[in-house]
Amino acid sequence: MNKVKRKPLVAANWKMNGDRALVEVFTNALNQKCFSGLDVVLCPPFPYLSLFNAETFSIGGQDISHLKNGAHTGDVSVAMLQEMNCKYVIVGHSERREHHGETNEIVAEKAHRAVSEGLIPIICVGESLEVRKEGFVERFITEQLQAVVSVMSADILQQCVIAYEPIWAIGSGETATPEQAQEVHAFIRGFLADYDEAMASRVRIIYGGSAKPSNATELFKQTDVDGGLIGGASLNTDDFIAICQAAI
Ligand SMILES: O=C[C@H](O)COP(=O)(O)O
Repeated sequence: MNKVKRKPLVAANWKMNGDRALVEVFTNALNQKCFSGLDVVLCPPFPYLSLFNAETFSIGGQDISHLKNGAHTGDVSVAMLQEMNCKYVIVGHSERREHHGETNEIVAEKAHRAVSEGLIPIICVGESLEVRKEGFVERFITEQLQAVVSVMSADILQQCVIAYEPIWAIGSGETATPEQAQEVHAFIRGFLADYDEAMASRVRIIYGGSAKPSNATELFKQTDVDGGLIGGASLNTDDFIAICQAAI
């Protein structure tokens, strides 16, 4: 099947890594590149957002509150990220779901708040090894996506990005094979198509989980893989730039 033209996107998720020096190294390295036909996004920890002088790429947050503002110690709002010139925000990363008890409903609310207030949410879904071994991948991801589609119209949803991140591949060195990734990406697009076909053909679905320069080309070649959400390999400029180039 021919690949439908969607603008690929590669996002760096630094997680709780990096420092001021790394911000400078990345700003200089990325601003020297021309990523024509590709969206490149850097999601550093919140304190570093204002330090980027991004010319050839965008910046994004790693999370937001599902609430607008108020007495919520430690939380960050959509408006605050916008003031820091963010264009994107990651929501529902499996580390947030696991370590901060974020439910499918909360993740859906975060995505809805982000997109309705003008940020592009990168909505993460993906199964554990246990769920995969039991043969429940599709059922698990359906529940995660169902919560999202139930709070958004197709028009709103098509502005979002979905990231498929099998938990067993995150930071483990064990990447999903291109076929495994394609199978789940196609399932996600099919699920969205049942809701609205035009929207499903436009939504970008990116892959995350031990993506690196050596496997990015094959992963990004897959019909329904529109780029990547990169963790470990996004902390090294050469690796990250090589991954970006593999998506063009
Ligand atoms: O958000 C990024 C993903 O969790 C992937 O992380 P990783 O590339 O270190 O496996």
